[in-house]
Amino acid sequence: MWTSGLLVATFICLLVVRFVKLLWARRQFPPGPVPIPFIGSLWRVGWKIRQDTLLKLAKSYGDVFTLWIGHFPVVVLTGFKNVKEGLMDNYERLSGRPMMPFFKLLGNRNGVMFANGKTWKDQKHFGQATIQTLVQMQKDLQHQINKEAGLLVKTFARENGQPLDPSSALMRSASKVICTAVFGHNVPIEDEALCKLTEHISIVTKFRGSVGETLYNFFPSLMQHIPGPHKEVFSSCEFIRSFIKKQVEKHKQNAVAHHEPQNFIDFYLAQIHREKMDSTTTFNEDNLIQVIADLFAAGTETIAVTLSWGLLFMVTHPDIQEKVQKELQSTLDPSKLISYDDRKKLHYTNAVIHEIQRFSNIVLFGLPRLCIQDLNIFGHFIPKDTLVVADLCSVLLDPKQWETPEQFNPNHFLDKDGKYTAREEFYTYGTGCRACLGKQLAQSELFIFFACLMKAFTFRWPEGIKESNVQPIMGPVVHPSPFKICAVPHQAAVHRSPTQDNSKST
Ligand code: HEM
Repeated sequence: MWTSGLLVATFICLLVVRFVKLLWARRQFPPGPVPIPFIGSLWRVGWKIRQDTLLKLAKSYGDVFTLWIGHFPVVVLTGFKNVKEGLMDNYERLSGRPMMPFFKLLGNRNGVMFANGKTWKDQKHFGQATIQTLVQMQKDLQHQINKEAGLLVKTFARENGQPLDPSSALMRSASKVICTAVFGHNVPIEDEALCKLTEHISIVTKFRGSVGETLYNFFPSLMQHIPGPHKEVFSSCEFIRSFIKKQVEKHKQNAVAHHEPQNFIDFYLAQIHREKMDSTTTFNEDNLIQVIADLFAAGTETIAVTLSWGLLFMVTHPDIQEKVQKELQSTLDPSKLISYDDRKKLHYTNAVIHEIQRFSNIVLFGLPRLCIQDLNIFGHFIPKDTLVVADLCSVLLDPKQWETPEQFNPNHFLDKDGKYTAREEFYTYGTGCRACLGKQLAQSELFIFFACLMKAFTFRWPEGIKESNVQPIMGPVVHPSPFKICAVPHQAAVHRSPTQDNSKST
């Protein structure tokens, strides 16, 4: 009895000491909810994250505030001005990624997304330049996107205007585009292998942001020994890496001396060769495999989910859908494939695609950053190794920047003459040196896929459904909850799908 009383008293004393320590530590950070030992700010945030969770907290604590995960502080930046000042003025200092155990498992400190220091810098610089080259110079890539769009049109057309769930067909098309960029268009990937690959990518991305991930980050050694969904993630990571490794081996075997690089692996193998005498090089096969895994992880679901939201918004805004279709009909030459350059003539369609991205807000809080040096920001001292989160959602919905932030309104991207106008606040791809590596590829994919679908179909709700309450499903990529729509074919366009077109556009 006496011993248990002593234990309880000791526990309470420890809690009090911990609480006082937390109170002391939080003085230097921007304000925020009082952290409680072990649970941090969870009592205020709750388990369920919503799109406006951080925005609501900003109303109570100011645009820059601190949340605590256990006893780790996380500084949150909200609103265009603060995110811009934070990430752009401190470009270098906020260039780190926190090496949480789950990120270590995903990236093994290699590649781009979950790497730091020289490895990240080299791989990011090379990856970005190579993707840009492939998009700009490899006309084939645009041709392949068109070909995938044509296959997608055929898949939807087979349903003959009956209700369909577009999500898996969109995932498949998006992953085929990454396959083409990375492996080349002449490497046939069997449908079954591709389906497995996209399944495993989904398993990994869905685990991110889950309670399982938090538990894994707090107790990585323990979690290695207990069953649960994290075990499935381990085997999915293995599958993805070994799938890519096999493709790299094939490229090495087929490498013909002096042939011009045609795809990402070719470019990368050539870089390994160029730097083989440099003892500090980070170009090696481990990094190659991880960069490719990052491209698949970051470049498949983001595209498919944006297009899903796009179709939904067209169904809910038939007037906007009609305007897009009219513009496509009156501007495009039906004998030519759609190219990314056509966006310069298709002002309204381009504005609609940007508005789909702004309004769907699929990457709510971006990926967390780590201060790699002490930082003085907004009158606060933030020590090295502090986590910083930029709430991209608060930028894309910032009432100080957008005329009607809570409405789907393509005019946000049109000037008074109806011409497309770029907006600085369009932070859907993040900003600063950790901003999206695949922006250019993403923009061309979204443009070509969306324009091809709009040219071929009118999307509407199935018979009897007037209005559907499609709720967002939170996660690292925000999905719409499963839905069905009808793709009603415009006969001529479907029969002349881009796969049958021989005239390559530039
Ligand atoms: C609609 C499509 C996409 C959206 C909205 C998007 C958005 C983002 C965002 C918000 C970040 C984090 C930026 C930060 O930390 O501040 C990011 C990072 C990244 N994205 Fe994308 N992305 C898209 C498509 C793609 C595609 C197609 C690829 C590859 C081909 C790609 C590759 C990457 C990579 C590798 C990173 C990590 C960059 C780094 O850590 O330095 N993304 N993306």
